[in-house]
Amino acid sequence: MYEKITPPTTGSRITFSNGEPIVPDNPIIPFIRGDGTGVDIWPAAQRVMDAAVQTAYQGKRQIDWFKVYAGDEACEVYGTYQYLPEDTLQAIKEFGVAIKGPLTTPIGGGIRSLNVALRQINDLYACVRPCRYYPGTPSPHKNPEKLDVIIYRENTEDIYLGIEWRQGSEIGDRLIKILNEDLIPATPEHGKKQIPLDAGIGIKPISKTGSQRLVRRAIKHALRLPPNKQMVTLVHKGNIMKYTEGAFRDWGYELATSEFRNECITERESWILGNKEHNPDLSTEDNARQLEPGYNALTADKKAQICQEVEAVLSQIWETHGNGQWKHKIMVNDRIADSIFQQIQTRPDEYSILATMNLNGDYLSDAAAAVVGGLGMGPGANIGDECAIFEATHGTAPKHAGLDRINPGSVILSGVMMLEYMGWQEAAELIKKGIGDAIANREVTYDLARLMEPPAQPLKCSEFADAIIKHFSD
Ligand SMILES: NC(=O)C1=CN([C@@H]2O[C@H](COP(=O)(O)OP(=O)(O)OC[C@H]3O[C@@H](n4cnc5c(N)ncnc54)[C@H](OP(=O)(O)O)[C@@H]3O)[C@@H](O)[C@H]2O)C=CC1
Ligand SMILES: O=C(O)CCC(=O)C(=O)O
Ligand SMILES: [Mg+2]
Repeated sequence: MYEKITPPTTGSRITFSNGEPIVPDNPIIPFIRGDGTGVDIWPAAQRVMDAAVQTAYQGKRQIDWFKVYAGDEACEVYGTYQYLPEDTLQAIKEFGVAIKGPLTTPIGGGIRSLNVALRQINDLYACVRPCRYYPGTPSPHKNPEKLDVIIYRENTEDIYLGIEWRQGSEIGDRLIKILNEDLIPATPEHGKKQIPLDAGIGIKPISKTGSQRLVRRAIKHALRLPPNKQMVTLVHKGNIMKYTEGAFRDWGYELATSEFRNECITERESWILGNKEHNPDLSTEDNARQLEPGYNALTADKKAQICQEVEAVLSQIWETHGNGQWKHKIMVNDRIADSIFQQIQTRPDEYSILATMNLNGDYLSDAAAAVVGGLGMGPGANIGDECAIFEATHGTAPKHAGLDRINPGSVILSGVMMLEYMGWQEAAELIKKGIGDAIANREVTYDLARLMEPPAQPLKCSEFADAIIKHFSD
């Protein structure tokens, strides 16, 4: 029973089987309008989705929208401080698939993020953010079309979990004391390090389970891509944070080479096999020398370790992956996080799926969206095994709120992801065509108009939606 909302009287629930949605022809889909520019974006996006479904299925399929509340709007309906009412959580749980506009999070104090809460409460562990280029979109880059990546961002852990203590708080100070006086001295590798007494403290948990279920989804997605895009890059800062970010990388490789052994090859394995293919008489040690830059300067133990790695790869997977067979497998590699920010700009076509931890993925998805046209073109999905919530990469952009000028493209493209997730490919294709044609025709909102050469006359948010719909059928 809901307190203040009533589900549509027509339509039915999306259910799940083995993590996949089973979608009726008239699903009930809860939506959250969103704060700030949500007032502009959501009506435009809903109109485009409804028009696409109507055009594609001529009434045989339709979405029965169910308005639910979060953020400022929820406080208006449910009362002060009721940012995320129980009704909303219940509706999302009951109907399984939802879509939302952006919600405000105050900086430095106040409520924790409602966006993050929705992901955590529903265990939506994979944040999927594709960044691909629509021809004609202005971009600060010379060849933005070369970037076609999908960010798979772990969505429930990392410092995003929000467990932290304010500087000077009683527990924060206690924690620093225990760390400085007990735990750090008891860990020889930390030497004489000490935490400053006036520090705030945040906790960064990265679990094996959380990392591997994310990488599992990323690899399954890679299996569905064309052969030249079958790659998964594990993004991490494991050189500095060895037991969190480094462990993410190691657990990712472990999963790839155990659960997907027949489908995957790691980059190092490909080098070992490639060296041997190039020179069948190559000794183990020479292979190790080619594999590891600076091999000759290593300790005997380290050299032995690398030789063992070479031998293990050749003995375990030569038959299934050698003689070039590895070229038809999913390539799993890893890149250090700071480096990947320049790689997506300098060598964008070398990447496909980027599997990241929570914070790195947050940063990287805004940066990658900028390459292909900015935050107005950055869709996203938060996916779990029994629930999915679709939302744009961007936030509430408050200075543009209520002016009918912001770009609704990201929420519309999030709608495309939702339609694809539901298997309603025909409607999704119509919207993609509509957006592509509108951009090619220079019918765009201010953000894209100002970057075009020469600058285009900007459309309003609502007019951009009209233009997309118009192009369904021309
Ligand atoms: N999932 C969510 O709901 C998210 C919520 N947030 C929250 O949103 C609030 C505002 O965050 P802020 O840092 O300003 O980031 P925003 O993403 O909201 O906006 C930053 C800038 O990005 C550009 N931008 C954003 N959305 C669009 C769009 N639809 N079309 C075109 N350009 C766009 C605008 O640039 P310009 O003015 O130069 O054109 C805007 O000023 C914060 O409370 C934050 O916590 C942030 C991210 C995600
Ligand atoms: O929840 C927020 O306010 C910000 C979240 C965010 O930036 C993101 O998930 O990309
Ligand atoms: Mg973000």
